[in-house]
Amino acid sequence: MLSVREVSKSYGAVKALDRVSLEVAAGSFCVLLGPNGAGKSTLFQLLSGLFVPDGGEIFIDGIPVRRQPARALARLGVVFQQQALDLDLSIARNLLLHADLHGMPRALARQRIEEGLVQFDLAAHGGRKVRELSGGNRRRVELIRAMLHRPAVLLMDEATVGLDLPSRRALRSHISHCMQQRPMAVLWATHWIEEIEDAGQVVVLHRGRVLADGSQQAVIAALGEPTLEQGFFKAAGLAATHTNNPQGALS
Ligand SMILES: Nc1ncnc2c1ncn2[C@@H]1O[C@H](COP(=O)(O)OP(=O)(O)OP(=O)(O)O)[C@@H](O)[C@H]1O
Repeated sequence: MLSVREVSKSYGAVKALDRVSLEVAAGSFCVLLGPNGAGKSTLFQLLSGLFVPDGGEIFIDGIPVRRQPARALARLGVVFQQQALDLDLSIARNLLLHADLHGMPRALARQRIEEGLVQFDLAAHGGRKVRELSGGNRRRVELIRAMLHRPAVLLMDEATVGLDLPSRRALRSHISHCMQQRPMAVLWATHWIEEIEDAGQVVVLHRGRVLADGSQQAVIAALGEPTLEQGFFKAAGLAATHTNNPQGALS
């Protein structure tokens, strides 16, 4: 379970996150929907311990990130927006490096890498340099890596950027498959409304604030429009109108 409680973060005068709260239960797939600049990346940087919030608390699997970062982050898997593999190392070497960082015994690491490569249709490619792979296959490697230490919470930060439709669908179906094997909490950040698909939970973030949170039906009802798309654009527009309102009319 992922729990974010009243988290705020500013960059100088820019308030990137303003008392953001959300929970994603084990076994839930939550889409974090927000336009560019909504604060998604900032939230992910806080969740993954790269930055410390100005206020509020984050719990991963019940463990507070600020007070027990090593324990909390050991339960977290992340695929960042920017690709983060060593292009000149092989797939297997990249994965082993990650396993080492998590202190996994070599035999266990090799077994899980083998399983991951088979599951993601890369069994024949473990020795290939990452540089030689397509964008879609690099994402698959990053997902195998994020799952190696069997996290309780998986963060996907705009992980489909730059991928074609089949690769995006494949990535999503791989995650569904992983969730069937283990009840992880998944937080999938995107600014593409079509990626909501069958998400059980949607959180709408705009200018650092949560505008709506719940099932797709609940979010549509909260935004007050016939479709999520219409509601999202209306709410984003309204929020922009209210940005200068010191009372925070939409919060
Ligand atoms: N290092 C920084 N210094 C100053 N302002 C920043 C910094 N990083 C982000 N911001 C600002 O904080 C706000 C939230 O940005 P953030 O990157 O978290 O949003 P995002 O939803 O991830 O957007 P995108 O989809 O474009 O990546 C924006 O106004 C952005 O300009």
